[in-house]
Amino acid sequence: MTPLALRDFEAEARRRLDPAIWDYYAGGADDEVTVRANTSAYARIGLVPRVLRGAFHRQLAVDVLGHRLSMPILAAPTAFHLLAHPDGEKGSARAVAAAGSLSIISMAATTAVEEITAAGRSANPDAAFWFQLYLQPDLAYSQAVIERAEAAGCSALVVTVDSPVYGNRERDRRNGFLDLPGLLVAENTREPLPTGEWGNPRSIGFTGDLSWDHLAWLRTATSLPVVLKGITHPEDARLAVENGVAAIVVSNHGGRQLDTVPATIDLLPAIAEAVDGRVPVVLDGGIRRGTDVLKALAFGATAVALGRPIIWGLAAGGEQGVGDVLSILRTELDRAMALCGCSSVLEVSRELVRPAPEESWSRL
Ligand SMILES: Cc1cc2nc3c(=O)[nH]c(=O)nc-3n(C[C@H](O)[C@H](O)[C@H](O)COP(=O)(O)O)c2cc1C
Ligand SMILES: CC(C)CC(=O)C(=O)O
Repeated sequence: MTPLALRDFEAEARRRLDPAIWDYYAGGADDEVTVRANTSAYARIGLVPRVLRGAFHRQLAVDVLGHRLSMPILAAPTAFHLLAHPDGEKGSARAVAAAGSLSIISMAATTAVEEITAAGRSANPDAAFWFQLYLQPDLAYSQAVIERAEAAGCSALVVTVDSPVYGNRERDRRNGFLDLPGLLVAENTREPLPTGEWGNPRSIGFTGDLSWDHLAWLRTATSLPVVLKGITHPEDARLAVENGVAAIVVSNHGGRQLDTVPATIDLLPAIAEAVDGRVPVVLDGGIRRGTDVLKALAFGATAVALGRPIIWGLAAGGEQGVGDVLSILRTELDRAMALCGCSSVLEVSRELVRPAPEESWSRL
């Protein structure tokens, strides 16, 4: 059966993958309340279209930190693509680049960052990449990883701030899936050698005392723009802007870190208000339909990022599958814009969405 929607890729991925690997990709923390909330929240938000606006041609392109993207849809960083398909990170990077979009490369990728950026650029010489970092307690080692990402051509550093410790993933604990199976390694966590080569991989650590002071250290460690991923509180969004970050990613890590964090789409309006257009706001979590993208833009996101759907595409059909996922979502967004009377993503505004979910904030 030809897949028509992102959920069709999910079903196919589930059929193809080993159940423990499937559980690692699909699962979340504790009772997975947040995993479910991220997607179900979109059903509560209604679209109230405008008509008679003659939106015959639609412009989906957006600018994010100096990159012109063909659509407001990025690839979020996700670990271990070689567990999903032999095309791995190179396949997903090629597909995302060919779609004119941007990949955020996971520090826990199973392919070396240099190979990923080269693969993406073979599909599109203008392709852009950001590198996601879990700051390591050993700052000298973090510095080496950052320099490696810079040399590989990544144009921003995306620091994941929602993970001072690892979330409680009970599916993985039950399945005994606590480490990378087989011969796979997280290629970008190898030890720097005096020869300039990369030695044995280190296991990824988390910085339990992660704080704004580390952001100050990062400024000394890199000249790349710093993006914070994992902002959910409007006060942290405000602090992030005041501390000079280039962009933020509103994310609850796809429900994999702290359970019962509200759906990101419900958190977005207050954060967009706090940021007030000063830096781009990317939202991830639960994006499965073009209408989801439209709702995120309407509530103030500059763009959205996809986590699991990229993995579903990869598992179901390798590079081609990722390309199909992106193309379907793009077509859905374009259709939703036409039906809402929007000629450009810049015209997608708050008047199109009801009810506004601020109510969930008034109880905080
Ligand atoms: C299998 C998997 C691996 C992930 N690996 C990382 C990672 O290495 N670094 C990171 O910052 N976020 C990681 N994330 C979180 C994603 O970047 C993103 O926040 C989340 O998947 C978005 O939700 P969605 O899957 O509903 O689209 C991972 C998510 C999944 C599902
Ligand atoms: C290797 C892990 C730290 C990757 C991750 O962020 C996740 O599984 O959510």
